[in-house]
Amino acid sequence: MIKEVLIDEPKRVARPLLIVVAAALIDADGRVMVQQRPEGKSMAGLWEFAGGKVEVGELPEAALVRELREELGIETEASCLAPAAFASEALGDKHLLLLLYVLRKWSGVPSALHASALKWVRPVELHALDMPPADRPLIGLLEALI
Ligand SMILES: Nc1nc2c([nH]c(=O)n2[C@H]2C[C@H](O)[C@@H](COP(=O)(O)OP(=O)(O)OP(=O)(O)O)O2)c(=O)[nH]1
Repeated sequence: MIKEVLIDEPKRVARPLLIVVAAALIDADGRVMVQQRPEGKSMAGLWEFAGGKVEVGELPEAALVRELREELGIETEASCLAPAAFASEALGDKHLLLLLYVLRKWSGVPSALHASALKWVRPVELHALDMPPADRPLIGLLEALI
């Protein structure tokens, strides 16, 4: 029985892993920032947490600091990124591992440099937004943390 499980195991990881890091920015009122994916991208129009793919050789937290600078124009440090939750979900021909961090401290004012819009919402309001499938299970986890 144990042998069969071990033999079957590689089949379950046939899709390449796509590691994506994202941040739930939280303001002083406990609201969360989400951004809208622009036209021309996959899942255009859906609301997501700012972030993106981890590049080869990059640490996840360094990737997220970089993505937040590129996408929102804000500065933060790896030590301010608190690991919060993750999602594991098929995405096209890949398997998405989405690592969500909570961020409460940054400098600068977030702007939609890549997204079509940004908004700040109460955690409970996330349930009513159109978000990528991987994000849905993260909402309840985030609500419990904020
Ligand atoms: N940043 C971010 N990406 C997410 C979230 N949920 C989710 O499924 N994703 C997916 C969308 C993308 O396929 C991938 C992030 O890739 P990316 O932000 O670096 O690049 P992209 O939008 O140009 O990706 P793509 O069009 O090539 O799919 O993770 C989320 O909350 N935030």
